[in-house]
Amino acid sequence: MSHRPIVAPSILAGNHARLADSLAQAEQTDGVFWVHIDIMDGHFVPNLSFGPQTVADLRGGSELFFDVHLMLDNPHLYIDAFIKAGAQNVTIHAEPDYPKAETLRQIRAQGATCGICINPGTPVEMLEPYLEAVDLVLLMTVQPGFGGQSFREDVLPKIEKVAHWREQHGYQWRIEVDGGVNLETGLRCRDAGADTFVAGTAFFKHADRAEFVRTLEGAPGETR
Ligand SMILES: O=C(CO)[C@H](O)[C@H](O)COP(=O)(O)O
Ligand SMILES: [Co+2]
Repeated sequence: MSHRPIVAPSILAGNHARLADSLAQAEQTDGVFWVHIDIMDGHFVPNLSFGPQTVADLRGGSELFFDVHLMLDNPHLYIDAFIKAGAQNVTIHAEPDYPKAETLRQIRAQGATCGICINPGTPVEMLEPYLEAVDLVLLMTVQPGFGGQSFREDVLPKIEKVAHWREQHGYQWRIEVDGGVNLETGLRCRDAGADTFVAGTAFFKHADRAEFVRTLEGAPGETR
């Protein structure tokens, strides 16, 4: 299964007092169809970010696909709120203890797609119970909680491993990478099998954002 590569700018790297402007900058960039929205609870990760009302308010002014990354100890308590707010994909982490299979079912039952995510230090095997039940596998390429960190090289073999599983079993999910993704690290992830590139700092700081997206997404039909 190969998906068309997609860049999902991470609004975490935008201006939090002018989020709508940052969203518009992403949306007005040629080739951008997704936005990645990081939700943090101060427990699973040592930082706080946005809530459902932020997502709902952004939703009102945007046609982008809302890819919502829940970094929460209890994501199952907030699925309803984020989907009602306009999340179209909801990704949950495999590490905390909560009913994950049931939560993934709940996301799909409410009409969104669902993803499962692991941190750089979590074994890929933690993903296995969920591979039949997801639309996206997210491999964190930094320890989650903050934007602007350095890409973790040690995640590259994990991307290759999950890409191999996808090929072997004919799974349909996207392989998304998140954290420290710039043109250099993003292309290495793409070579390893990733097709969905979350980019916060590198995207918003790039002088030519459309060029950034074109480079990571490649020309239509191009295979590197
Ligand atoms: O999930 C995240 C952090 O937990 C962000 O999506 C990620 O950090 C993107 O930011 P950057 O591209 O600046 O690394
Ligand atoms: Co994220």
